[in-house]
Amino acid sequence: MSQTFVKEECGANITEGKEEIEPVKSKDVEVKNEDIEIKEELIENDVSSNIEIENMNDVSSSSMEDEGTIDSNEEIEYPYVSEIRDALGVIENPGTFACGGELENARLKMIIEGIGPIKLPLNKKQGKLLKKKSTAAPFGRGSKTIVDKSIRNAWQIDAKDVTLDKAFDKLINEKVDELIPILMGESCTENIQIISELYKLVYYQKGGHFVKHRDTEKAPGMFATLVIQLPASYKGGALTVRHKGETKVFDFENDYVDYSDEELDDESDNSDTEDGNGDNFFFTAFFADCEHQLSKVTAGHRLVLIYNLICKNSTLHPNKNNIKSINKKKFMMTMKNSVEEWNSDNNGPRFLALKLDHLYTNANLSFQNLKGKDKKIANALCSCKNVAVYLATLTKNETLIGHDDDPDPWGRKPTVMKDVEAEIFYSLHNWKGLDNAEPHFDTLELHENEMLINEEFVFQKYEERSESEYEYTGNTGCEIDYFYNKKALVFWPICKKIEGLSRKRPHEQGYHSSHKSPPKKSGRSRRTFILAV
Ligand SMILES: O=C(O)CCC(=O)C(=O)O
Ligand SMILES: [Fe+2]
Repeated sequence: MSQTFVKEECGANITEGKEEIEPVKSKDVEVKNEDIEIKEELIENDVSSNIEIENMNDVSSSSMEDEGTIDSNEEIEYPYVSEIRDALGVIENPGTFACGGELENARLKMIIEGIGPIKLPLNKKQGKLLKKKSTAAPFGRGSKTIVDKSIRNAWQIDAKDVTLDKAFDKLINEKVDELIPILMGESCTENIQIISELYKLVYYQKGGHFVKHRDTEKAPGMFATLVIQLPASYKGGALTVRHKGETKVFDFENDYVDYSDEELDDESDNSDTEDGNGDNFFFTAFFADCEHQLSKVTAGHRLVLIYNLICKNSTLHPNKNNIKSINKKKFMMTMKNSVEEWNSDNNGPRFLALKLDHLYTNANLSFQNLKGKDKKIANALCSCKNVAVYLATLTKNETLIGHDDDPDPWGRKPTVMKDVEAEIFYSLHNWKGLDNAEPHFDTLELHENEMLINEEFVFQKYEERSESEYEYTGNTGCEIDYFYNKKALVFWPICKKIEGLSRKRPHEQGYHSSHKSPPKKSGRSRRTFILAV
């Protein structure tokens, strides 16, 4: 029997080979604004939308050195804010972001369209047939779908061409039922209905790998990926999954018995004999937004079925009575009193925002789709009658302010920005309510005293910003609605009237920013971008 080896380590940082993408440094940013990969433009320009930027070397900003500090003003700590922070702080992650092990008692009869039945453990001859039938597996970069073996070296067959026997399907369904409470935490799975959908059969030969990436959500409600490793003999090929500085390695090197790897590529060798090893099935399940990578298969071959795990229960609400792991009475009392105090304080924060642990796409952001600790905290907040709770997209914005020596009032020639300064600020938009409605709240700037846990808001350093633009996604590029980005739980005393946070008709929407604009001088250009966060 093969040994299951699951290694957990904290804070490991795996960077190898080609995956180390050279980030575009600020000084490398080309002068043409089209050359900067920017998701969206937010605010108007003073002079012209046609601006070139010069002297990015000269960019100077306090926020470059210290991203976490938005304002140099001394922070005032309101007692009720620290009480709320402490009350929510004891809530623990009820589940885990990834789990794996041997899939016991598994047997599989698999038929591939155009090949026929596949004998397991996979032998060399059938490996070759699989490769012939498959196509090179692509990956996504932003909205583009690309094939590049240095990023992903694998072969894939579409689910429609793969038939699995009924008993195996049943075994997978049972395994999924077992895995969900492990991933989500027991207390978060009430009324939840998860289905698994076979997505691809993926075949790796020697050299096969996939650099770090996140899996795209390929269907509404998709939240996790399940990898079922089929019996085949190989070396290397460990799957590493990361979340919030924690790393788990699933290394299921399957009883590899050394045989010449050249044999796999040797066209004349068509032996149909069992390799006599790699008898076991293994599984790994992880939240799709977690960064993961497959290290190189160094010998033999690896064969996996990839499933999408999809939450089908669209009526699920955070269970308001579901605060089992915390002292409910104490929590409710603290929240009641602190929120009352907050409500009667006209100078305190308008609302409090808590950055979510997981990343979510705009398409799938809802209370129902929250994962792990995010769901647990939402449950707790929703159990408090005196708070309004919403979800929102959290965006890091950058305003570039520079001199425009020779403004062209007609906007015919590109404006050249000189002596550019950058300012960073954060905003909340794309609001989602508990009833899954999308209230037409304004885009609001998030002030430092409104971030419940300040350090959580430290985003990547300015210099590293462009690295996120190179993030890869599994299989295909996706539409902007399916890009992962940072989200926040935002709450406030239910009776508090907050400018910008009342239900409105879409045309009444606006942008509320107290972001300090420099005095308008002639020749002063100002441009705000939403950075990829
Ligand atoms: O082969 C594996 O174990 C996982 C591959 C993967 O991450 C993917 O196909 O998106
Ligand atoms: Fe993946």
